[in-house]
Order: sequence, then C-alpha cells, then structure tokens
Amino acid sequence: MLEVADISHRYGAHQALERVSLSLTKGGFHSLLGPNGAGKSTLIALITGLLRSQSGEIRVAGHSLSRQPREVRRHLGVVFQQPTLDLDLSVRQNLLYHASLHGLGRRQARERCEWELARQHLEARANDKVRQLNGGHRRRLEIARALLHEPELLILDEASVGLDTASRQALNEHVRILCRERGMTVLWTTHLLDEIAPQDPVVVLCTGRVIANSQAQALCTHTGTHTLQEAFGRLTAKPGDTVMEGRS
Ligand SMILES: Nc1ncnc2c1ncn2[C@@H]1O[C@H](COP(=O)(O)OP(=O)(O)OP(=O)(O)O)[C@@H](O)[C@H]1O
Repeated sequence: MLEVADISHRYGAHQALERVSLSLTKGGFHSLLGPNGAGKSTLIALITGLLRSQSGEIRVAGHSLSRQPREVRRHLGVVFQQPTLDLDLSVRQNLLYHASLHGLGRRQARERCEWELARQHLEARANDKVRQLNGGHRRRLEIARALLHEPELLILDEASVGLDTASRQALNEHVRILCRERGMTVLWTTHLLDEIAPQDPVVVLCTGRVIANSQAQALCTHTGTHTLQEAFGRLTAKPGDTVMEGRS
C-alpha cells in the first residue's frame, strides 16, 4: 500500500534522511518510531507531498507520488501533528469544506459527512463550533475528515499528543478497528511506546536512517530486552551497531 524506495532528503547541508526504504502491507497498523530529530516528520512531509522528494521514489497504492500526485492524494488520508481545523466553523462545516476540496459533489459530501460523524459518535456535536470540542473530540473530527474521501492509507503523525490516557487509548483502539474492519493501512508515528502492541510492525528511524524494521516483539528478541522501551533505547543508543532490517 505504501512503498518508500531509497528516499534521501537534505535541508541545505544537513542530511535529514538517508536512503530510507520501507513498505507497508495492506490492512496493517504500522508504527514509525524515532528519537527527536530522527527524520519522522520529514518522511511524512515527503509521503504527503508537503516536501518534494530530492531522490528516490514514493508509491501509494501503486501510484507514483511524483508522476500521479492526484491519484496518490485520492488514496491518502492524513492527520497532522498540528491540528488544522477551523475553530470558528461548525463540526459539519469543517467536514463539508474538506469534502469540497476533495472534489466530492454536494450530495455525496453530505452523505459521507454524516456517515463519518456517526462512526466517530459526533452526530450530536455536528452543529457545534469546533472551539467547543475537547481535545479527544477534535482528534476524532480530524480522523473523520481524513476519511471523508475513503482513503486506503491513513497517516497519523503523533495524533495522540496532548490527549489524556483514556482518550489516547480510545483513539488508538479506534484506528486499529479501522484496520481490522475496513482493511485500512495505517502509519502511526508516536513517542509513546505503550501505544504499540507486540505484534505490530514497527519501523525505527534514527539520524535519518532506518535502523530497524520488524515486529515490535522481534525487536525485543533481537536486542535481548524485555520491553519495547528497552529495545528502543538499545537500538537508538548506538544506531550504527544495530541495524535490523526485515519485513514490516
Ligand atoms: N526546515 C528545516 N530546515 C533545516 N533542518 C531541518 C528542517 N526541518 C527539520 N530539520 C532537521 O532535520 C532533522 C530531522 O527533523 P524531523 O523534524 O524530520 O525529525 P523528527 O523525527 O520528526 O523529530 P521530532 O520527533 O522532534 O518531531 C533534524 O535534525 C531537524 O533539526
């Protein structure tokens, strides 16, 4: 569903990503981990087309981002780290506006909007201004918005930041349900390792390179540790020493 092949990116003299390759299988909940400055946001900006790739190739659902950007956008939903809702528009208005940006007709937009609101249990809030929603509800609205055009790949960049523990868990579980029930492929970036299950495929970035690409559980086995926290610490302490690549 997502193929990143040999992507490198520089900011001036600074090499932010170096020959990054990864591939996400359909229907999986994939996590992207890395310490501060590892290059996660840069990679997401490249995949979502916010940054233009300088080398390598990105394909979404078989479409090349550089040659078929519209096709890629059609298959891709994104929830960015920084909320981008209009606080002074209502919940429904935010969704309808976004639907029009995706070229949905009026009727289809209304239908999709009501469907996603119901799925997120936000119907009763449809006419409220976003300003009136709490952080958890705003995140759910952003997910509803990202799903309006029925993408097959959903990217969430630190989507749980700022939420309380219960809202974080609910959000995480909700996204997992989307994978299971809709076959959606998810790329979830986080610093919070308790959001990752032992069987989840995980990509670890460090100083711009993929240093591990495996199931969370296998990272522990490989590093001889008991928790993902310990494995992550060991892998990122001396990234040059421990390169662990396999399937994600
Ligand atoms: N616009 C920019 N100009 C110059 N350097 C940048 C720019 N954006 C990011 N960088 C640098 O590129 C590297 C990767 O940054 P990036 O934000 O992608 O990392 P990250 O893994 O998302 O970090 P964090 O977890 O802190 O958000 C860092 O060293 C960062 O300082």
